[in-house]
Amino acid sequence: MIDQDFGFRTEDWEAATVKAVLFDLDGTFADTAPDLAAALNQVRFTRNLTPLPLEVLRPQASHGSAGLLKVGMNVTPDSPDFIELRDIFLNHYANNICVHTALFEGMSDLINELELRSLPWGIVTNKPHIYTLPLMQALGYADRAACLISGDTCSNAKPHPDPMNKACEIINIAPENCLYLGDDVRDMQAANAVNMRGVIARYGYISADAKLENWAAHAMIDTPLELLKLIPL
Ligand SMILES: O=C(O)COP(=O)(O)O
Repeated sequence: MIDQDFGFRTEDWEAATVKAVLFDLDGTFADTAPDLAAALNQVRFTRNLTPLPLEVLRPQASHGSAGLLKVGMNVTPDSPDFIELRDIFLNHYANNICVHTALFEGMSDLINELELRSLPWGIVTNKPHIYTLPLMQALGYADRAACLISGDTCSNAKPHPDPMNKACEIINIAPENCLYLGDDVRDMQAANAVNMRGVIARYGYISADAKLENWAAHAMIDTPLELLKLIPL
């Protein structure tokens, strides 16, 4: 049976125990798009191009510097000036990592509730650790997270299962007892690869043409607090 509101399989759910929650960072835990867009627009500024609106850049914000440079500068890692443009982007981002970035509305209440229930939570992101750590510190959540797994913590990043396994190893909880909230298909692929239940954050950086029904997710939610409906007391 599929739950009409959330699309999860009720019989799976009834048999499951959630002991921890893991989050993707960009577009799931925090709304990083404004600062990522500012970094991209700084690149455009250096090339005498007008800024692009946030709405154009937002759907790419889960795809890191390469995704933003593709849509904002029409370059790929093979382009001759890619490295130079990426360095301008990353330099600006590193120096302005938490100017406009904030947790999505309801996320701090969700984290408070998880902690109240003694459920450990952590981050599994593809963001390199030199950005993940200062961002989580600036947001005030670095010390509260049970794990911070970045794109370069393991030799492989999502959708490879390594980061998910690493998170489970650190928090000492089996993947099948974790929920993973993310806003990209690779998040669901990584979760599924370790038998963890992936939940789509529909409020995240999802393109209008994304076929979420093909992402093989356990559930979809429209606000962070809806996740609590998947974690009965
Ligand atoms: O910076 C990236 O590559 C994306 O990061 P995410 O995995 O938190 O969406």
